[in-house]
Amino acid sequence: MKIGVIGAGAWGTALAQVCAAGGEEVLLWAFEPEVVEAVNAAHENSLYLPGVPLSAGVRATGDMGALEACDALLVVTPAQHLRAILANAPAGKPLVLCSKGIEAGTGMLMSEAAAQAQPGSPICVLSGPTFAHEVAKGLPTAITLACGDPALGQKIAARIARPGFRPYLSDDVVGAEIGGAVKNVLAIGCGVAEGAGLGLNARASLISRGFAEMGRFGQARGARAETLAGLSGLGDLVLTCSSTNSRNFSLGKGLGEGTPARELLANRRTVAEGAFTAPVLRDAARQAGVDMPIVEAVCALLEDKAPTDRIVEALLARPLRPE
Ligand SMILES: NC(=O)C1=CN([C@@H]2O[C@H](COP(=O)(O)OP(=O)(O)OC[C@H]3O[C@@H](n4cnc5c(N)ncnc54)[C@H](O)[C@@H]3O)[C@@H](O)[C@H]2O)C=CC1
Ligand SMILES: O=C(CO)COP(=O)(O)O
Repeated sequence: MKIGVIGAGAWGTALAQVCAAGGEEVLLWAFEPEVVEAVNAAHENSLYLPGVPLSAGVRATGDMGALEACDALLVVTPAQHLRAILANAPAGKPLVLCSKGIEAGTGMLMSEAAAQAQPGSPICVLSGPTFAHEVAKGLPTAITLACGDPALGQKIAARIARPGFRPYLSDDVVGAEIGGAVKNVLAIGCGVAEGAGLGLNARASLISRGFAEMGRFGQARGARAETLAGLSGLGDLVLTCSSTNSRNFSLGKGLGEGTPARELLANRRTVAEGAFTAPVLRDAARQAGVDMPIVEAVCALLEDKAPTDRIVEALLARPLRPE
């Protein structure tokens, strides 16, 4: 099975490296011509994954048409660009969606946007606790591969698995997506707690009460509770909420230290998906009648509605309730 990867940021490049680890050829589509040049000439993505020598089998292209030669496509664009980029991809290929987010304007999950952009393509979702740099170095990683078609899921799992990269199969596509999208917003909240010096008790409370919010939203959208408790939900939540290696956590840390969101978000090259997903998630939750106070608080911080201490006070002053 020849793999193509759409999107050559840190994660797309790391996944291309995984898929080429057995000496196979992998075609990596990049948005920026300088990334195509760097990968092909120097075997390094110096823009997005510097310091990782890439296998000779990883070849970059800026030509979507070249992906016609592939049997399956990993889609690793920023969530808000997925629809537009996929619309130009070859039709009818199995798509493995690796982006984490909810689409602005439509409130759609990536699988829903992809199904509209490429109506004839079977869809899987690959999501879990996976910092790109660690995966690219071959450090042990487990991940959820969700697919409605078990035979296709097994074929793709067999193709991408490595001794240090272990996919677990699921048929809950929506559940796998919701975990990855919601945890990014909660990670911003945990970063705020770090930046504002609120302590580790606060972080643990945000993780577990945030997980309850993820569960309520997931239930409203048809996710299974055990998927949310697995790698793509709780696993990724714990990872992203506990390290400045996370772009979302770092963004929150900056907010907690008092830097306004617009300053933190201006001119950044890498993507902090939670900043885009937060308002979309808040609106979708309100529409579905799902209570998500931590997500609301993160939105208020991103929108510079009030100083951090006032927003934290308001979160703590909510009426007492059963757990
Ligand atoms: N980096 C990581 O460790 C992981 C990232 N992800 C997800 O993968 C997705 C991609 O993230 P990364 O690879 O980390 O990206 P990145 O932050 O390393 O790079 C930014 C990406 O945005 C693309 N881009 C910039 N402007 C664009 C435009 N106007 N149109 C289309 N594309 C544009 C760049 O080409 C590049 O691929 C995100 O949804 C992220 O949540 C998932 C798991 C791990
Ligand atoms: O999704 C990730 C790890 O699983 C990466 O997290 P960040 O996008 O916050 O860096």
